Amino acid sequence: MKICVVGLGNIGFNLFAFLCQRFAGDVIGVDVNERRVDELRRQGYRVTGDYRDLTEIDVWLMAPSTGNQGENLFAALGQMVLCPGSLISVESTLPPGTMRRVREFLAEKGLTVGTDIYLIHVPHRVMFGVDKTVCDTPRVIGAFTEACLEKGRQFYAPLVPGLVEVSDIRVAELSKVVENVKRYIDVVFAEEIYGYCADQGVDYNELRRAVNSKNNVELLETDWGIGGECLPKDMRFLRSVCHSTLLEGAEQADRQYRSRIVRQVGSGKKVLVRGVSYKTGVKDLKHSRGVDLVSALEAAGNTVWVEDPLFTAAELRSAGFRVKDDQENENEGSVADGVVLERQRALEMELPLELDNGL
Ligand SMILES: NC(=O)C1=CN([C@@H]2O[C@H](COP(=O)(O)OP(=O)(O)OC[C@H]3O[C@@H](n4cnc5c(N)ncnc54)[C@H](O)[C@@H]3O)[C@@H](O)[C@H]2O)C=CC1
Ligand SMILES: CC(=O)N[C@H]1[C@@H](OP(=O)(O)OP(=O)(O)OC[C@H]2O[C@@H](n3ccc(=O)[nH]c3=O)[C@H](O)[C@@H]2O)O[C@H](C(=O)O)[C@@H](O)[C@@H]1O
Repeated sequence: MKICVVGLGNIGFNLFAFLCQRFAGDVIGVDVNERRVDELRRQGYRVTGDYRDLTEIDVWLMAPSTGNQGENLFAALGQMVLCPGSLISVESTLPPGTMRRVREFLAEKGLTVGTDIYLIHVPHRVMFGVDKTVCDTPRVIGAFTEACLEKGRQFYAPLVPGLVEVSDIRVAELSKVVENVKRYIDVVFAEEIYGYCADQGVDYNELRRAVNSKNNVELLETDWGIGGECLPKDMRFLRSVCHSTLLEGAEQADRQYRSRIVRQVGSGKKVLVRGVSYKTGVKDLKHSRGVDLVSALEAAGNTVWVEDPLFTAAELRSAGFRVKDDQENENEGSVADGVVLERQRALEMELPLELDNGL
């Protein structure tokens, strides 16, 4: 069985590496980013940037970044040389309705799903920082026909701890964005209640401890706002098909929470931002609200230093930050007499007197 993983980013590469261990010699990866391909080749992986190298593939596992309307997925599909009888599994997160467009796309190429070619959607739901491999979590699987579902079962059942089969492929699409949007709403709720607590001088952590002592409730922690690759994007995907006052309000509330942090600091301050990765415990600066915060504070006329236990000072410097250790050398005075921002207590910095007016 020849397997090809399409898109070798965060998800695709980890999937590729996982499968290489299971199906040694049978797995190849493709990515349109030449630098990525060169980097992986240098590390000894069997990868290519040229779709023409991919012949007689039995199983295509699609994990490209989706694009706003699935454009990367369709670009990949357009280049793949498809053999009759092969299985295409779309693992990327999709704007609802995309799988129907994929089926139409294949039909335009003369391929009928369920007879000429098998098509399934098995959205990824790995939790980086928690899961050990990309296949630790049960997976939802949806298809247009029973034949497609059966092909999918045969491939995935030995790889994942469980398959949740759904009878309507739209359920598979929606399940992914809904689970992330549910989390988005939970985080926004935390931000709103934390904001209220900060206004009232109530200890939010104590409130969390109290509320979370009921076993079916989880009041989450706050951070610099909702970042990462997925929650904000999946909120946009869902909002593009589901008109909801709640969803609209949630995006607005997160924006307001982030602006409030910047507004509370004001301008002309020395500020230390503690933690810039996109979330606690995961060493990744992409789509980080911590990075956005530093830019916004600087744009407001503050001098900002950062520290993050996940990064060395050199890594932070090369990412363009002033590092806490630099401050003495720069003779800029100490941030100790300025403002210190902690990611989970962003609204409780020690406020300089002139700002302590309940903003
Ligand atoms: N990162 C995460 O925690 C999770 C991501 N996902 C979903 O998985 C998908 C991939 O996400 P990531 O790996 O994080 O993205 P990424 O941005 O790290 O990697 C995507 C890769 O796809 C490549 N690509 C784009 N167009 C291509 C094409 N036409 N052919 C071949 N390669 C192409 C890019 O060059 C890039 O290397 C997205 O739909 C995302 O929403 C799902 C669950 C978790
Ligand atoms: C735990 C969980 O369900 N993760 C899913 C999620 O992963 P991601 O790494 O984006 O996680 P996560 O939701 O923790 O943080 C996002 C932001 O919220 C902020 N956040 C988070 C928790 C909290 O208590 N407070 C908070 O502010 C936090 O600071 C971030 O800024 O999307 C992945 C995806 O589809 O790609 C899914 O596969 C994962 O299963």
